[in-house]
Amino acid sequence: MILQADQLSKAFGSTQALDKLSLSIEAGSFFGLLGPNGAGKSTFMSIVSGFLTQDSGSLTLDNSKLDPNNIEQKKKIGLSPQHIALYKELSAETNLKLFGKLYGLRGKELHQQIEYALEVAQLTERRKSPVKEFSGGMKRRLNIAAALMHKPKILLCDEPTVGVDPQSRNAIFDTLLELKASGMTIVYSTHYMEEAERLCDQIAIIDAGKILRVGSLDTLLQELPRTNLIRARANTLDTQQAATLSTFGDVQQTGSSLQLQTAPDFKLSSFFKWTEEQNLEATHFQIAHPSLEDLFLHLTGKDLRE
Ligand SMILES: Nc1ncnc2c1ncn2[C@@H]1O[C@H](COP(=O)(O)OP(=O)(O)OP(=O)(O)O)[C@@H](O)[C@H]1O
Repeated sequence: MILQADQLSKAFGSTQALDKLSLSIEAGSFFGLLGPNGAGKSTFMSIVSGFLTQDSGSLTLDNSKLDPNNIEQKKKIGLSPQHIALYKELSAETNLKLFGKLYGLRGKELHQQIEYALEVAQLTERRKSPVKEFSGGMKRRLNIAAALMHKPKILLCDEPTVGVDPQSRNAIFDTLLELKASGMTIVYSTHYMEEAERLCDQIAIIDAGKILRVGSLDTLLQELPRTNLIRARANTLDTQQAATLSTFGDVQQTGSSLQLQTAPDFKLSSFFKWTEEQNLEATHFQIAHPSLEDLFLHLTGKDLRE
């Protein structure tokens, strides 16, 4: 394990931001922290990177206790914070130079890392432009690249796609996946389940400062009851057909749409045999598989995006 948190707690006044949070992150993994706003994701990342101190609990980095004053340990961690931390009046290149110098890079190494970071951010052509002229996506890419200047082993990425257009979002995903392929450990916080599903090897579901579950997508989803959700247009079914549909599970009608939560003994083959016999077009039926959103609802009784 490259990073372990043991019973980490942090309160801000009466708000318990982290509540005895424990987790283990494997070296080289793409680890997702999935939770709603206020779950404690940023607080966790700020403590790991030494910007905040926990009230209790400990962190272990590469088998040594993490000490915020230990410079060698600090160099292993890069944080791309949720709020863009760049100097708007300065160019991309100068921003990177400043970040590099903060981490003690000088001379040839500093210049090599600037070239590398500009390439990662896909901003080599715009190196001389001030950050204030950049789009949201360009700023976000530079915010990530700045965190890479000192060649960290772990990159903490705090909600890097908020306020980013779809094209830049895909560019960020590609960059992070390339970094992971090169051996870097990525810790990625998000409240978008699609991002966690698409990117992460391991996902920790976090709410109110506690880790509710950790596992791969498949393992997590196994916890949900094995039912299918089938949606149909109500106006394509007559009364008799709607009644037969209810033999396959629980039917709920809202306006012109029907939702069928299938029974435990439900067989997809019998269902489609019936739809064929009835001349019902399969395109009018939509099968939804359980998602992390459903799991979050199952665990907390609330929506991930509330
Ligand atoms: N500096 C602070 N002062 C007071 N309360 C804080 C501070 N930082 C965080 N909190 C509170 O701690 C809780 C956890 O916040 P945190 O920012 O870690 O959550 P998050 O999961 O990152 O969500 P978000 O995406 O909204 O930042 C929230 O209730 C938040 O209001």
